[in-house]
Amino acid sequence: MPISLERMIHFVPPNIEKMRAKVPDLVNKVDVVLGNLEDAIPADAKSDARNGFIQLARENEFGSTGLWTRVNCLNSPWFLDDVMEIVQTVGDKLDVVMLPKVEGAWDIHYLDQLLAQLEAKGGLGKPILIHAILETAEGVKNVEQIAAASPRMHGMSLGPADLAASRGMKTTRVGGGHPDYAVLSDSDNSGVRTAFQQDLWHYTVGKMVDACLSYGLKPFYGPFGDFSDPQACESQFRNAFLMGCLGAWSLHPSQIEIAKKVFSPDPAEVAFARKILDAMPDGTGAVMIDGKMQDDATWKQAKVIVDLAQLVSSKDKELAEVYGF
Ligand SMILES: CC(C)(COP(=O)(O)OP(=O)(O)OC[C@H]1O[C@@H](n2cnc3c(N)ncnc32)[C@H](O)[C@@H]1OP(=O)(O)O)[C@@H](O)C(=O)NCCC(=O)NCCSC(=O)C[C@H](O)C(=O)O
Ligand SMILES: [Mg+2]
Repeated sequence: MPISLERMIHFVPPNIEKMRAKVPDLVNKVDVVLGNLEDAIPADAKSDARNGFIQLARENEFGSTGLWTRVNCLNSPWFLDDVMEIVQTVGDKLDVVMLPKVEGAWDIHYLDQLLAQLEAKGGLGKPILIHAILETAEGVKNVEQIAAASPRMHGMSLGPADLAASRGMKTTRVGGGHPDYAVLSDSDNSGVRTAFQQDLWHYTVGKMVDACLSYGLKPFYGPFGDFSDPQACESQFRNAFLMGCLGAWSLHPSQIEIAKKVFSPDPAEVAFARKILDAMPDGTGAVMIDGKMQDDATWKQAKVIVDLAQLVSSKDKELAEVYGF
């Protein structure tokens, strides 16, 4: 698995010329550029989107920025042409195929074999990876088998909008919380009761993170559709980050900085984590730092944070200075 920084997977609708023209600038701002061919692309613009993606892949150099595409789902009339045409034309530049509405290991097996055939036919030396979207009830039920389905598995993203529909949830949102999903405090003497809003996605994100980490894959939160509420977007992204996710989708330029802020570790946390590593050079024993006990397990947590800060620093020179690397 290549070690790459993927704090935000930035969605571009490649059928729109004006959006394609933004790619050279995006390459320097985001960690992953994704050409979206699936939902949000009108049915009569599917081949324009596919051709637009091939064009933007050909016309740009991506350097350390990832180039992904989200193809149409397996049971659509567009999937086969999406994969065949893209791999045969720009397969050498493509890092990851994001596959929507994955229901079980069989979906991954099919794409895995198709990619293998096309890679062999085209003489491609670098394997194209697969990223599954977890967005159906059946997919969530089968998440472990999906994670284990192929050595090409890069990771998974939560698709809260399709998952809500698949589960029959009574919402009309793309990710985020709902004011009615709350726990009511007990009544006190004055009769005042407070509703504490809960995270609708906690269970699924936890299940996805465990499945991914068990098989060496990367977990991601997906989209947050309310562009007018950057605070709620940041909060949803942060919950996912704290639970183990490495990034989220950005659908609008305003979400790029939010993802960058959230998925780059906090400088104060990095400084504290470095103190732990310095205090326990071989990672064993127990020491006290600022009144808090540290041992082998906190050393490992600290290592996760410092390793991530180092990875961020390799791309982001400003943050490298802040972290002191
Ligand atoms: C939703 C949008 C169509 C909104 O675009 P627009 O109306 O142009 O918004 P703004 O006027 O606010 O845009 C300001 C400028 O920014 C540019 N812009 C907008 N979006 C992007 C983008 N994604 N990348 C690059 N540049 C962008 C505009 O062109 C404006 O530029 P300028 O005129 O020069 O000032 C649009 O944001 C969009 O299409 N976003 C992607 C939507 C998408 O991909 N949706 C699908 C993913 S979510 C999903 O599928 C659900 C999931 O699967 C699940 O089940 O949960
Ligand atoms: Mg979806």
